[in-house]
Amino acid sequence: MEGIQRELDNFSNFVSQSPRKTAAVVLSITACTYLLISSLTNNNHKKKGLKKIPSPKGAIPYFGHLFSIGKIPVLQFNKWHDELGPIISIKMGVQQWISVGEPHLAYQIFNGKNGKYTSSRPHTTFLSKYYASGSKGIVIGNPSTQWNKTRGAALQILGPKNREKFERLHIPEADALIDDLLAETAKNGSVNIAYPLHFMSMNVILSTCFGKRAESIDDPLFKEVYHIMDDTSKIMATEINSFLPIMTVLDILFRKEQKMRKFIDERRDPCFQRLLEEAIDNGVDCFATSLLEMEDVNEPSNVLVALCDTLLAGTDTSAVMLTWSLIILCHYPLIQKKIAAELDQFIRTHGRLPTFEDRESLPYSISVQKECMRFRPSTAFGISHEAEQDLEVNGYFIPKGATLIANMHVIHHNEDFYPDADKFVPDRYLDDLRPMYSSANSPAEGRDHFNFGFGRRVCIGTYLAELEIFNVWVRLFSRCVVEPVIGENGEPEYPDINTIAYAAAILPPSNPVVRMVKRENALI
Ligand code: HEM
Repeated sequence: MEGIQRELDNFSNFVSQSPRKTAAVVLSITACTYLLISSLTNNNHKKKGLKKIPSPKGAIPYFGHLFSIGKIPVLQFNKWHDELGPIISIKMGVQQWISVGEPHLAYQIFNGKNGKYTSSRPHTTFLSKYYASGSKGIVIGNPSTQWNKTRGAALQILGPKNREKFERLHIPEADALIDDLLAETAKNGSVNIAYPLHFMSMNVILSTCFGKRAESIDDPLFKEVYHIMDDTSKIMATEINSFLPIMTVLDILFRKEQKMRKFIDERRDPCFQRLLEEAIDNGVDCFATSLLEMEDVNEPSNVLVALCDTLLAGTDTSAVMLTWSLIILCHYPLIQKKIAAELDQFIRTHGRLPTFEDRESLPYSISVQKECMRFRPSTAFGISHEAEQDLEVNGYFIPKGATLIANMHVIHHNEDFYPDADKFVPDRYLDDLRPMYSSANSPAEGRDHFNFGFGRRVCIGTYLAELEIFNVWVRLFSRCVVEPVIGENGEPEYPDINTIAYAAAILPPSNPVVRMVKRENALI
């Protein structure tokens, strides 16, 4: 989203410097055409006798609300929800975005009979044409036979039947992470947990996908994959021509599409191709080789995109989620004590640390984990869906082509669904200890939280994420305490749990610096 602001600045520069008149003429023609089309289509809801979705004031012709959304749009969207209610319509240039901030309404839109028409992804040049080369893989592809089979295969491979295999990979990563956090604190007096968590999470996904791990952040494997993922996100963020088609002029001028193709052909594909071949040559039993064994899925370019999807969707999400959890708990030493006591009780009884299978013996830990995810969701809007046809939902008119987003903060702070929603309530989920992956596929009332999205597109990595989070949690709180940094004046400086670092699909906290300290009475 910061990319949008940057591109808007570029656009203003272009209009004011170069062929000023040409730009002005193109802009006027585009604006007139747009006004004509929107005046013809804007009243569709009236014809159908439905309510118009409330929209904030201040939309400018053609640009819509783009100049009002600010540097961190999710914050402005949240304010608009406060003013206008659980469903709002935002004009992102020529696109209509419908932001949903209430769980039942989100279900009516994304699940059930409407879900059939709201499970596509919006088209963008980079993601649809280059990244997914049409409709390959899982995240960007639209429902089709191959997509269904690929998604089904991924769910099967990444599901509970492979728990032991995944735990064998996750546990050493969790232990290495904790050693690292302790060592960094001992060396520097504090640690920014975002980087080690990102590194651990990337290793979890690399080992799941290819049976490979990076030794350190200086490992060329880590650097290469990190930069490919980072550049993918950057290119995605600057695709403003889908909001303002006039920007295509700039894209042509700056040969943006050629750069996109070059990035995929010369960097992304060779890297993933190589990792795939190494996994095959070494006979590794991993997600990549399992996908290649699946009929109708195993076309190499489809597998390659699915692997890239997994890295893109599965690394930052889990890392950021854990980052928020640890900084939240830094504020609550007594809750940490209760978590540690529960873990110690298990260790005393069983003479070992719990595995995911033992999760029901840890009701308090599970409840706190879920509450952390509810309190500070790690994505702003999940991943956008698109309405494939005009829809009527709860008396509202949703036009074909609208981009549909779930506002995670507003949904998770809905007072009717979550009483005392603005408070951190560690016991909130004591009556709902079901694994998150089974809750994610329940009706709205039965869901613990909505971080994993909705309907046919619900996250396929829910089980893997939950396993990763669980194993880090168990190991960390049985060995350590998360404490605030001690400032120069000797006072504790608690990490800020109210500020987002920057605007992107994922919302990391601004400065997650804490001290990771060994528990004096630890049993392991
Ligand atoms: C706490 C961690 C995670 C969170 C919060 C999260 C969240 C999400 C969300 C919100 C969506 C979009 C759902 C929708 O469109 O309605 C999604 C999709 C997806 N996630 Fe996750 N995710 C997490 C971890 C993972 C992991 C570990 C993986 C990889 C194994 C993964 C792979 C995917 C894929 C491939 C999709 C696309 C599904 C589709 O388009 O059909 N995610 N995730």
